[in-house]
Amino acid sequence: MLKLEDIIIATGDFTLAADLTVAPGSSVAVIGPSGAGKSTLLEAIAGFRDLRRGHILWQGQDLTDLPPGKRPVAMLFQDGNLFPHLTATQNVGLGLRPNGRLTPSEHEQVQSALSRVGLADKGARKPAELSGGQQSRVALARVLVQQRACLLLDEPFAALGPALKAEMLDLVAELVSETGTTLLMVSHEPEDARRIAAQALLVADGVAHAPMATAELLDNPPPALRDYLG
Ligand SMILES: Nc1ncnc2c1ncn2[C@@H]1O[C@H](COP(=O)(O)OP(=O)(O)OP(=O)(O)O)[C@@H](O)[C@H]1O
Repeated sequence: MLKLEDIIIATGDFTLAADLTVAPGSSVAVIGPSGAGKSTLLEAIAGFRDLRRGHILWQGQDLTDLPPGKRPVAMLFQDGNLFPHLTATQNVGLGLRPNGRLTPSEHEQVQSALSRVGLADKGARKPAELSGGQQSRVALARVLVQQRACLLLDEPFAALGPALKAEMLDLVAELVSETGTTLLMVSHEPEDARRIAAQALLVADGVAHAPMATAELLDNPPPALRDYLG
């Protein structure tokens, strides 16, 4: 279970409070108005933002003071962050070793992650030699190879067309259900939330609320969400 225990995240004059739990193995869409703090919430869970108050726990272990690399959490950012001068294989390898020097068994793990995202034969290509969808797959393979219990997606597929985005979301759903990974995914499109996440949590007015059934939240949105959904 991921537990945000009475936390307050503060950056500049922006603060976000949360007191909620996410069940292990569940998929939760993070929705809410622009600037409400969805990315901030994910960044705090991943360890890129300090808390002013409270604790973040995973299966009872307090993560609050652990650096990002020591948390059971992998995060995929909006732009994927691939290195242009490295091949797909090397980019994925960085998920395992920041210095890129892999053992033979780590090489196998990288190859298997590339296969799992459908890029078994594209490992030698650099990002510029791959399509947008294929680049997203490389970025996904890089977080997969880390085998973390919790995966955070901050709209990584926003730049893809609707069909490709749907394909990537289905792939993510398949992978997290295969591995029992807990997923939190920022989503600007209600349809994406419905597609991949049975639960959704609303971030609005300085609060990240407890997850609830996605359909229930979207079908009867509270005022802050109603204004945003239009
Ligand atoms: N480094 C920073 N310093 C000060 N304020 C910041 C910083 N980064 C973000 N903010 C503010 O924090 C608030 C939350 O930003 P955040 O990016 O988490 O929102 P969001 O819900 O993910 O938005 P969007 O849907 O537009 O991506 C915003 O009001 C933003 O202006």
